Amino acid sequence: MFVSHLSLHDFRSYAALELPLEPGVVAFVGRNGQGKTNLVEAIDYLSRLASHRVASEAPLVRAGAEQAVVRAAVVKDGRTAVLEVELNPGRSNRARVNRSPLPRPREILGLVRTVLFSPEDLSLVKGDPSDRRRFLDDLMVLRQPRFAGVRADYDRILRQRNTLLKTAGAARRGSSGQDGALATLATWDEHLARTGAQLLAERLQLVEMLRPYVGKAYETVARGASRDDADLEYRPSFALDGVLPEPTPLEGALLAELERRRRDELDRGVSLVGPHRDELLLTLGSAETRLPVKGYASHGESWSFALALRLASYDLLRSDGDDPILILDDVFAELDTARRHQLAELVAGAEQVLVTAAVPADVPEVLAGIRYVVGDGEVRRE
Ligand SMILES: Nc1ncnc2c1ncn2[C@@H]1O[C@H](COP(=O)(O)OP(=O)(O)OP(=O)(O)O)[C@@H](O)[C@H]1O
Repeated sequence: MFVSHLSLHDFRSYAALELPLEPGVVAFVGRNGQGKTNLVEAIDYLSRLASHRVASEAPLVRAGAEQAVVRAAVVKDGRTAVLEVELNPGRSNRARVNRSPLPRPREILGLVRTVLFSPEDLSLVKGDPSDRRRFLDDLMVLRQPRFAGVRADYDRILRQRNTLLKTAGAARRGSSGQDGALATLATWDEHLARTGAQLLAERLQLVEMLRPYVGKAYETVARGASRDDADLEYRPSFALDGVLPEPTPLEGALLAELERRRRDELDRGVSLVGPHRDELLLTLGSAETRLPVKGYASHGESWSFALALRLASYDLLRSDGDDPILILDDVFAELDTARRHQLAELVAGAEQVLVTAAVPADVPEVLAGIRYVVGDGEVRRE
């Protein structure tokens, strides 16, 4: 798939932009702070309804404006669809496909797929467990958009259950109104277990599917590595002890664990069991000396692992029969020459590759394609 046209209105630094695009490699070059990343961030936003740089949406709207609009014509198997999202910070966003409004913005997910590499990816390896959970969940939704609903439901259930745990915990300590709160808690336990089990089953399966691709990708990007060096393991918030990795048995296991940890949860006023507490453990080394990447790996190894995770996502999506748009945002400046060329060779065959770079020489030869110069609020074809 590829984007054949991008329109921005009050998105980041762009008051109004109309940009025709072509398949193949498209590079955006220009000095720092000119709006190169803003362009690719807009396309990636349509793929995930989230930004790789900020958690909230307010910064995506041009300072002084009330709303931003991102519109893109996306060509897949010769057919074009026009996707549009209106961002209204503090209010509901709206989405349209071919000018028809969608009941919910998240129904746009899956219509354009991107895999984005950026300097922020280092946080996949060095950051909090929540960064790695988000990586898995984003990929899960890209592959199966219905999980956007499961994920949103889980977050809502978790918030409500945490509020209830606080109230019930306080009531327990004051021993007033405890029975009612505990009865309501049982209902939320069921919601959390049912929705959490769906997420958990899917993440477990996803990690198994990703594993061979990560090993292979790491071997390619890290000089001298073998495909067994990089590994990943899903670590749930409690021992699964042979429970079948399917929604129904996992739901039972989650419910039993919630029961077991009830007192603890009431004391602390937070949910301690469920996929929001899980970790994706990344390791490097041979069987004898396998070490976690976080806290142990060198800067170069960490970078290679982060690249391997993105490349593995790309390979997995391709094995699903998809051809996602690849976005390489400022990554070449971070890599040494050998790694730069290796990455460029790997991605050069994608249907569309969007590259941003401050220094034109950072873009490897094999990615010599169409070039735009970004500066002074304009995007000009070279
Ligand atoms: N909401 C916003 N309203 C107005 N301007 C914004 C907004 N958000 C970001 N900008 C401006 O956009 C510019 C940053 O653009 P962008 O991140 O795309 O730069 P870049 O060309 O990729 O730079 P670099 O090469 O340093 O990565 C900054 O000058 C910033 O002030």
